[in-house]
Amino acid sequence: MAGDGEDRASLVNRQLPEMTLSTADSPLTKARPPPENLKPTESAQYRFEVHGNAIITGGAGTLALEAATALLEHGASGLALWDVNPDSAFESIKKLHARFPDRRIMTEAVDVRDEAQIASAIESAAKVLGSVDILCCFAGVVGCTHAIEMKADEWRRTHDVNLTGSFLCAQAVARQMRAQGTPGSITFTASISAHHTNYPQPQAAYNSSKTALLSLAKSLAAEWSSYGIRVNCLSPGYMDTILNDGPGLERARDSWNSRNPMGRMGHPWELTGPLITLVSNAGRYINGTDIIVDGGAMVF
Ligand SMILES: NC(=O)c1ccc[n+]([C@@H]2O[C@H](COP(=O)([O-])OP(=O)(O)OC[C@H]3O[C@@H](n4cnc5c(N)ncnc54)[C@H](O)[C@@H]3O)[C@@H](O)[C@H]2O)c1
Ligand SMILES: OC[C@@H](O)C(O)[C@H](O)CO
Repeated sequence: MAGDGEDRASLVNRQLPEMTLSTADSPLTKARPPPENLKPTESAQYRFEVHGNAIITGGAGTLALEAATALLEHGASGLALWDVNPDSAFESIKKLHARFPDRRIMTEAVDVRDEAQIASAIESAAKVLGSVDILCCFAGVVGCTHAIEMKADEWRRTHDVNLTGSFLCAQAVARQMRAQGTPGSITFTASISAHHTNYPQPQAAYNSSKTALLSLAKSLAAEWSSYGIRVNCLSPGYMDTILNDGPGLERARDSWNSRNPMGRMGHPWELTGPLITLVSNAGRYINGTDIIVDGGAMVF
């Protein structure tokens, strides 16, 4: 608080130099040309090509496996699929190995809430794959408990997995990218629930965890662009996945479809175009933002 007649402007001026001088590589200091390995060549401008290796959290989930396939189809050299329960996707991962025999695809049991597990999995990903260039955070949990009844445990678990888990993985990957000295891309999976309140199901914990991811992506983009790391979000609408297929959700599905101008849920595959745009050379100037992929579900 400005005291003794000191006005707000002089207080800010007094504090700013300390803040900006604290990081030698502050993104605010000067305009920077793109790193050498990001400069487009004549033959590779705006190609939807994926370079390097990706870590996918929640890698045994429906949207994550669709993303894994798309990343490999677009050229990713290797993948590390992290999930608290990787065995649940054993058959799908076997199919990926068979379809892409020339790529390295590894799975690891990683709980995104556990820093020690993340650190050890990063180390093995860097060793086995050679580098870590892309992170896609899909690990997430949802509950439909009325807020007035919700136990603190459910609130904490939702935020721990969806928000803190995404942060911990992003931080570990950013440290690895900084050590490598190579550019990279990080994508969080938010949701239309980050932008509006779902109807008819109550999802206060989920919705608030996803809204926080939008803010986190902006903050990290501001801090990590100086290392060549872009951070963005994807916000899917209702996708036709197990998450939205539980008992009691039939009426909810009808309601979601009736409120969607396209009259249907999204196919998991329909999220991959925007994801590839974000992580490939085509998206090299997309940073600190969110792409909503919902068939227009929020226009009404
Ligand atoms: N399906 C949709 O309509 C939809 C819409 C918007 C956003 N999303 C988001 O997309 C992401 C993926 O959704 P999905 O439909 O594929 O769900 P899913 O349940 O198939 O996948 C989520 C995966 O996360 C894993 N997971 C849960 N807790 C974990 C933890 N602590 N550590 C590591 N892994 C953990 C689960 O084992 C599961 O494999 C989620 O973050 C979800 O909130 C989904
Ligand atoms: O808002 C779309 C989704 O995030 C949805 O809330 C989720 O699939 C749980 O029903």
